[in-house]
Amino acid sequence: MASPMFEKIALVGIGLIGSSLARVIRREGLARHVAISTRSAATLKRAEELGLGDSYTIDAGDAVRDADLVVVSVPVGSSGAVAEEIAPALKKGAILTDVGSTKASVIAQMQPHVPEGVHFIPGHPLAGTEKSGPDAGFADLFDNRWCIFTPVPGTDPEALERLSEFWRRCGANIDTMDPQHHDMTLAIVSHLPHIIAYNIVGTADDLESVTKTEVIKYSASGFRDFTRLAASDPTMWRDVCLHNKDAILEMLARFSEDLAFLQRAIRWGDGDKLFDLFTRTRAVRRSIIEAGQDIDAPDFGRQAVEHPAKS
Ligand SMILES: NC(=O)C1=CN([C@@H]2O[C@H](COP(=O)(O)OP(=O)(O)OC[C@H]3O[C@@H](n4cnc5c(N)ncnc54)[C@H](O)[C@@H]3O)[C@@H](O)[C@H]2O)C=CC1
Ligand SMILES: O=C(O)C(=O)Cc1ccc(O)cc1
Repeated sequence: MASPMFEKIALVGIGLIGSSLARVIRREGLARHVAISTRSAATLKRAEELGLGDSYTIDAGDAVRDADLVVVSVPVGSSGAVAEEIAPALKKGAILTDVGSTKASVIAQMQPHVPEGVHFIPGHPLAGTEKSGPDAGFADLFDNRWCIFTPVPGTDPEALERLSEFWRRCGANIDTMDPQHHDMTLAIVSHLPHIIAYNIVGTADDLESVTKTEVIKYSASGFRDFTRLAASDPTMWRDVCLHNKDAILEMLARFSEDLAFLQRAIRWGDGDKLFDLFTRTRAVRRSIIEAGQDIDAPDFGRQAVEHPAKS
């Protein structure tokens, strides 16, 4: 085995993201010791049964003691409490990072607890699925996906490069941006799609004229795609909504305006408007595929999806 990048990595939270990291760290030999901690005893036991790490503890402080890299992978609403809990045990010189889907709020929650001499570098791998828990993770989740860092002022460039190299070895490509820009961008490309999915599936579930049996029996693939997103973890997505409130409300306002435009075109039989919009949006999909950000990605539930380049 090539020499590991870190002597000890501590993973706090061992769900989809934490356990995917554990698996890729093991596969790539990135640490001599992986310490795992999570809040629930049942999840910790499962992580141990799966052999995800080298040591297991409910006490997050114990896990992070002596660790050179600490990755916090918990719902964003819990990041402040976790930072407070682990702060006294963090080693000087350690890198502390997270994987949360929102960044400004995570920084506001965690940074006040970060001790002098610890390198806090907020991060977000843009890779995931609708599944959660330690069984759901897999080692190639991050392959060819983006990991975005939103560094705080005064970040040590060497620590940033070390963390970047870690994520590259996990398979990811690196980008850096400021937290507000991250939150606005993710609001439209990730948070709104989930909210829209939760909403449409909720609407279908509330219908009286169409029975639940019909919704299940006749669900076309369009609706089925929404149900995949709408099956995502309720705790995680509640926290994302509460912790990226402003950006999500801004994007929802724009979305509602555009929906009203669409509604009006349908009401008045304005086929040209509909055709123009649908032509424009089709081009967006083509650009995504041409940019190589395509649908063979793990995010898409590993289902076979039509792929122009292969058909
Ligand atoms: N699921 C996804 O597709 C993606 C999720 N993320 C972010 O990654 C983070 C983790 O998400 P998942 O791994 O999907 O969630 P998950 O639900 O699969 O796992 C969460 C883990 O955190 C633990 N946990 C919860 N509260 C805790 C606390 N107070 N102290 C210690 N452990 C605690 C749980 O026991 C569990 O091990 C979230 O912040 C989410 O926004 C980022 C990219 C993709
Ligand atoms: O399952 C999907 O389609 C996703 O979009 C996964 C995902 C969820 C949250 C993130 O912050 C990043 C990726």
